[in-house]
Amino acid sequence: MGELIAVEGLDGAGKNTLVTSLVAGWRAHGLSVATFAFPRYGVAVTADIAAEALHGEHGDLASSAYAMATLFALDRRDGAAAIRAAVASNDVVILDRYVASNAAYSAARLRESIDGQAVRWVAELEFTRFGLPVPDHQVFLGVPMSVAAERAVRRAQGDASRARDAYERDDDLQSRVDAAYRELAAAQWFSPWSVLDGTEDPDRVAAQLAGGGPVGRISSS
Ligand SMILES: Nc1ncnc2c1ncn2[C@@H]1O[C@H](COP(=O)(O)OP(=O)(O)O)[C@@H](O)[C@H]1O
Ligand SMILES: Cc1cn([C@H]2C[C@H](O)[C@@H](COP(=O)(O)OP(=O)(O)O)O2)c(=O)[nH]c1=O
Repeated sequence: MGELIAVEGLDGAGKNTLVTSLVAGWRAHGLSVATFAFPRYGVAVTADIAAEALHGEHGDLASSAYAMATLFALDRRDGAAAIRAAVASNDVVILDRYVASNAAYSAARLRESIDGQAVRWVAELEFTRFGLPVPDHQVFLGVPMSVAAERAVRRAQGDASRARDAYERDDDLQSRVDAAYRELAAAQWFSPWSVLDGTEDPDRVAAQLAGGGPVGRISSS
């Protein structure tokens, strides 16, 4: 059985860059690694509909935090068997966003703390009702909001398909999402969390995981 690790953070925090660096490092050590990135655009229709809603389509769909979270959750439910199979046949399975994204964004949208109804509902829906595997370890890649926003703007300028969505354009929401993630990490929500400094050079960010905890043991094996 492999280790299931979820990487979380704001839009533009550098999650994709960190995952790429971690995977290269682990593979160089001879480990077998599988990755999944949520939302699974082009794979799950619910992910595509959620993205379209965040870009202004589908009437008032995006106005409901619970409706949006349900779409993202159904994408994961659809991918659960593939994640379980990957965990059974690899040393590490790393996820770029997972259930905690729904917890952080839903709590932030509804201005609730992580002890509120939305976070409880996400856990009940995804871990209990949908039976999604609980990660062995979760990583929060922290950056000041201004850094995440600047990276998201730069990425949108360089790639028309990455135009910022309604969540990315909302600085107040991003700041509440950051606070929610920090609360989830402090509470060790469902598994041990590591908090990384995403302002460092990408390879140094990956190296921050070495030297302790389950992820560190993988990194250094
Ligand atoms: N540690 C870093 N230092 C500087 N720039 C970074 C770092 N990590 C990512 N970036 C850049 O920031 C942008 C967003 O990174 P990305 O990994 O796509 O973020 P996310 O997956 O969290 O949205 C990209 O242009 C990437 O090259
Ligand atoms: C996966 C997931 C994403 N989100 C949010 C975070 C992002 O603001 C938005 C889109 O996901 P994101 O990973 O930013 O996709 P991209 O930048 O490639 O379009 O959806 C949730 O609210 N819940 C979830 O479960």
